[in-house]
Amino acid sequence: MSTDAWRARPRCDRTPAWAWLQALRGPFVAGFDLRAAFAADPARFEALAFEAPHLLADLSKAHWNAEIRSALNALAVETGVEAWRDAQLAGEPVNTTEGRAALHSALRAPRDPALPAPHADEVHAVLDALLAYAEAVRARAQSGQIDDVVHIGIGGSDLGPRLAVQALRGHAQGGPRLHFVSNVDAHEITALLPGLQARRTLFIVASKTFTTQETMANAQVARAWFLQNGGDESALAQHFVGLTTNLEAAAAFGIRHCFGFWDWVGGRYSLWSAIGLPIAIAIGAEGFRAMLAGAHAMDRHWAETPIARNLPIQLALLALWERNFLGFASRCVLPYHQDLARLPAHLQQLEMESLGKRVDLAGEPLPGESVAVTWGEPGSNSQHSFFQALHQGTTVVPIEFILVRQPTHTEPAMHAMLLANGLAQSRALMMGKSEAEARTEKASTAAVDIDAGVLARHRTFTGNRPSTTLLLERLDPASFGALVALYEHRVSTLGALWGINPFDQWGVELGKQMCNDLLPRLQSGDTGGLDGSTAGLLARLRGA
Ligand SMILES: O=P(O)(O)OC[C@H]1O[C@](O)(CO)[C@@H](O)[C@@H]1O
Repeated sequence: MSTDAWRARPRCDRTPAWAWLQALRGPFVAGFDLRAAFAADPARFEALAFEAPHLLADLSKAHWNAEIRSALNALAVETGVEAWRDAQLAGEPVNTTEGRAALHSALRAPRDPALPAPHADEVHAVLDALLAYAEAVRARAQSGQIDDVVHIGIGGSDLGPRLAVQALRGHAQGGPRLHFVSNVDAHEITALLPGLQARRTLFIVASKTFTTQETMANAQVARAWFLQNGGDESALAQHFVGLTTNLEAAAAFGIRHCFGFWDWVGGRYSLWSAIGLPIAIAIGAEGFRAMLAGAHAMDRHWAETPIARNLPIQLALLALWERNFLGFASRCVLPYHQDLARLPAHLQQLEMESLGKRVDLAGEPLPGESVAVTWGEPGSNSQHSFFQALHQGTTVVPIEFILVRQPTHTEPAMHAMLLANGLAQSRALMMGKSEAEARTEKASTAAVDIDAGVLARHRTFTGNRPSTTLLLERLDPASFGALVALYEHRVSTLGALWGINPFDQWGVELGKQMCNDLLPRLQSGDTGGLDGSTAGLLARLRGA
């Protein structure tokens, strides 16, 4: 394909492969059963286990087979996902509605004069300065000058760093305490500040645009608190640092020390940029570089692996099949690692802000559903909350288990329990329990006067519920980087398949505009032109 081929790709529903999938769907849905699929094919696991940098993905417990995969792989070819991917990685303006590239991969490319990545000089100049600064902050913490770092940001300027700092806490030593403030609800920042000492605290103000209401409001509160609690204007420069593409606005706020990045870094893809400063403060420069290297390894896997073994592409194809042909409306991500507790929150923005669209690149309505709702919680906690519905509810939810073979703690017996729980759940979802089996079991509610057949039906599991499992050797900076990059490329590939732009977010604008209209009305009480509900609630909120 020519270099412009990414623009002229057919939409998924206008390809022969789509028609092929439509023809396959009916018989597949009527006849497919995971238990039978494994019984019929002893090599199913080997065929559907994918090796990628730092992890293995078991896609064998998903609802698909060799024929469906052939059609899906054809779909990837016919929709030109490789041309899209190559254009993205080369810095073409794939974010068409904003006229921008989406070059987060350039942030993690190593310095290689033989193979220079786009923007390599500016990327590495900022990276070197950022990591030197992070090490200086760590040194100030170790010499007792700084106790706390408060990162103020929201959305992509919060979720990625917050996730990473927690995920990599087993690799953090000797740094200051890190706190995150995001919500415009001041309960968050006002609960934090009284426990800090102004002259021993560093505030990071992270905002790509440096105009975001929540971040600006929190930064103003932090600044006022700093000045009222022993800090003075001259000390501000030492205690406030900005991470932004809008250096002028940061300067106008009074921040003199900034690390910049570029408009081709989308907010939800920005943890690899200067926005990752708290990660570098937590795990040090070496750890941060290892995280970038892990992500880069996944970039190369995405760029170089043929479609049939390319993990981000396979995950995207499976997601499309599950959404558009099997009708699964949500997917549940379950990290069996407490340190990945924030992963579902990060993925909610990454997946739903990127793919929650209803028109394609040409502005035409999509032919079917786009993104599934992403949700989740760490295992094993989640087993004791919503797993009842996953096993016996009427809605089938594909689940993604994330297991980590080696822990960073020293309680091997508990880690074995954790892994056994994760493994047991994916197996139980698939195997289920028949009514006949349930009848043979002794019910724990034996004392209750209930017909044995009725009780057996309550204790029956249909099984055949799909899941995928990502298996990491250990959770360290490199594997974490690879894992997050995998999800980023899954999202981009889905955008390519559906023909939508995964790098803009126009859907967040309307609410912001209406907030700007309603904020002064809360003061004035003016309800002119408002709908009845909003007017009534506004009056109540004013205490009227
Ligand atoms: O970094 P900024 O400019 O403050 O934006 C924060 C977040 O707001 C959004 O624009 C949407 O609300 C996100 O895409 C972004 O990550």
